[in-house]
Amino acid sequence: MAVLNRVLRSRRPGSFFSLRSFRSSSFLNSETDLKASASVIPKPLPLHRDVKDRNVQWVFLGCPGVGKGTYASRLCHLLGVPHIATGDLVRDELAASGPFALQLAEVVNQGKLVSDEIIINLLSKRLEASAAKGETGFILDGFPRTIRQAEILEGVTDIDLVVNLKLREEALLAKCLGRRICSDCGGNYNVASIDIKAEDGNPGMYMAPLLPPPQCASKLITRSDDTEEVVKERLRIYNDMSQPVEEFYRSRGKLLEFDLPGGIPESWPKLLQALNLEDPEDKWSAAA
Ligand SMILES: Nc1ncnc2c1ncn2[C@@H]1O[C@H](COP(=O)(O)OP(=O)(O)O)[C@@H](O)[C@H]1O
Repeated sequence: MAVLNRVLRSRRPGSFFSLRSFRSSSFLNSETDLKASASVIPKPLPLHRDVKDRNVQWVFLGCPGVGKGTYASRLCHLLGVPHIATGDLVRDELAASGPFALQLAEVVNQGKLVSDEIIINLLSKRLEASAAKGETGFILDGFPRTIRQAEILEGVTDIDLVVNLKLREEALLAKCLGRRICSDCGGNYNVASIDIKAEDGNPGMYMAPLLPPPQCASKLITRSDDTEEVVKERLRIYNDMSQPVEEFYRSRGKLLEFDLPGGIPESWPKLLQALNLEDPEDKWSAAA
């Protein structure tokens, strides 16, 4: 998938993806980057565009806290494709020491997006590793997050489907603040118990916490960017920079809107139904 990088390196005159249009010394993906978007340069096809030669290539969109990681990883398990979350790729870099990690941490901990250039680099490396293992297909989670990223992706491969997960706004902040990770096994949990009462004709909604097993309970950590101030900034940035990506895919007839009706037990079977899939083990709903 070095092609993604080649797209970024392209310096043809008038090329939208010329590095000159990137503030390449900056780690930050500013709102003004979005306005710089122009036409897409057709590129050679680096991956199996023919759907017969590969597994599914899906994208999960949605606000912070909506549950992209939860549902994308379950679907990946079901479909046998890698779950590629750019947030995880960023966090892997943050876990390393050195000046790059420090500069990245500064951006992430402010709730800002890192530059398209850095994200494309991380994603290219991840897709190359996937290809080396003989994997085809993927579910991308957290990418693309800007129109420019969507155009770059469109330039190199076909996305079959984009699932846009939606959850009532009142629940999003609480879900982010309730997120916990086991520092030992890496398991994801959520201690928030969300109970929105029915009001003014709006139905109520209950989302049970997803509590850790006893062996993880004393090892829970919180993501450094899951503080109230930073989550609010991430939600604002999602509305500004990432919501236009929904329209990008809607206009191409690829967007499946899915309103989460509640927690995992209610939502997982409905999501499978919307995707015309069956879970033969059905252990996820049972376990949730
Ligand atoms: N596609 C992307 N473009 C730019 N920055 C990204 C991208 N994906 C992840 N990041 C960075 O990593 C952080 C964490 O991402 P993620 O785990 O997907 O968060 P969220 O819970 O907000 O969806 C983001 O706030 C951003 O700084």
